[in-house]
Amino acid sequence: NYYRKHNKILGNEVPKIPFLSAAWSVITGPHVDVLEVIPNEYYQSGIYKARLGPHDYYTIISADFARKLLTESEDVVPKYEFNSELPVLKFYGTGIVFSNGEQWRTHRKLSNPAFNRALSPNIIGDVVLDAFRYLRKEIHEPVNIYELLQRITIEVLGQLAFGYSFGTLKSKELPDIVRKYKTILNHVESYPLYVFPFLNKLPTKKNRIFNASVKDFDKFIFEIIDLKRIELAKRRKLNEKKKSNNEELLISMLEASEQENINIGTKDLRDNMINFFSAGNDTTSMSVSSSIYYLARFPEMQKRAREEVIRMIGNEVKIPTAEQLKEMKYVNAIIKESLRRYPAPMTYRQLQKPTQFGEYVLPEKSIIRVSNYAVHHDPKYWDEPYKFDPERWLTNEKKNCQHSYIPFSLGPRNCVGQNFSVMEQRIIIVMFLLKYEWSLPENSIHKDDLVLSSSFLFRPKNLEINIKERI
Ligand code: HEM
Repeated sequence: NYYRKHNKILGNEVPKIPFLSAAWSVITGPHVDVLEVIPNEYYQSGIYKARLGPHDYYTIISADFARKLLTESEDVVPKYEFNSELPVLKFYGTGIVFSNGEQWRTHRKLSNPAFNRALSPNIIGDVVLDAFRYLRKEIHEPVNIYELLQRITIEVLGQLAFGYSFGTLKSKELPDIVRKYKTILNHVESYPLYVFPFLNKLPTKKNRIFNASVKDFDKFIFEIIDLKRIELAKRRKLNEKKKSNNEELLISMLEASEQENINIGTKDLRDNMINFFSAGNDTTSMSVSSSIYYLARFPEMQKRAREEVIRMIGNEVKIPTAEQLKEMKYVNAIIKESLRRYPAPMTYRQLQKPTQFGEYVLPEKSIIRVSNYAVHHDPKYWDEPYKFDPERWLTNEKKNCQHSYIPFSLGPRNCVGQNFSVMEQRIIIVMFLLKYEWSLPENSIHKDDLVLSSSFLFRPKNLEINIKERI
């Protein structure tokens, strides 16, 4: 009782994961293990507590609790503010993803118009056509599909964010700036740096390479921002109107700042461009990889999806229209199911007041993680939750799927890029279905299910696919 009072625990005590299990999950790969192994025993309570590194974390795994938390005002449950020494904050800065309060509201206000316009599928479709040309050289052996999709999503984001072509689909050798970007992300995801923040200050080789790469990436982004400011000023001089639906995010943000009379600094623009770039790249690559994987593993699904596409747009490779994409019910069900199986794993918040979740009252300042993955596999809402089953999106199930489906989160801090990402996924899959047939290699490690590499985001482990052209 003394402990409970002292720690301001009200209501029942949240079930705690034994220290050794939590420690083991951290050592063997934080998210994959915690998510896949532990939650099943904890669905009764809907929430569990574990010590991961220096802090206790409450992890929400029930759809009802997740909904309650995420739809609260952003000031009551702001993002958890990580230690500013962490590489993730050094790279992301105080852009839309990690900021709170007024600063976040300004970022969101300037980003919304850029993301809410009706996007034209052509930018994405043209990049997919480039990928087909690139693949022609590589297709004689199994293709690492996640690596290919990263090339595609980087290229799409470069064009969408600031009208820049990185050239990732020109040759196997990655451009220098993309290699630096990957070095940065690897470092950002290094788990020991979160558990022992002092490691970030040591003059190690890895820290030095990280700092130098961030510096180079910043230089690259700052130059683009300067160019775009000049481009917009020229446009103003010539009294040119907005450039249709293909306006770049950077220009849209600059325009929105003029309209809203908000002076957005170059550092804020840099942070947001990096935030869009990082938030939209690996997430979308993972989701499409998962769709392509399941279509390889279940040829009857691939056949049915292809038949739907050919019925809607004919049997030749072309860029689908936005209207056609919306009508493709089976393809869309595959994408929804992929996002259910492999969403962005976690979102982090910190309570600004004691908050009740069912029989538990969590004290102010509690750090909370919402496990989107666990919510998406709650047996209360999902029949055979670990089965990849697009059919569940086509039949009227008694259970309310939508209620426990949060791949893009919910509430004020939901994903600003969700419409864009879904369109990108649809275009890539539809064009792949027209152009190729694919299958899993005989000896694939993914024969029984997708094997993930241990990381902060879900990623497939060396996912190779046999691809052959059909057109
Ligand atoms: C399959 C693809 C994607 C998934 C699963 C996904 C998922 C999410 C989730 C769960 C959040 C909430 C994070 C949190 O609360 O901590 C989020 C936020 C965000 N996402 Fe996405 N995302 C995807 C694609 C994209 C794309 C393509 C972009 C931009 C180009 C993007 C930009 C953002 C931004 C800027 C935020 C922060 C919003 C805010 O805090 O106001 N995302 N995303």
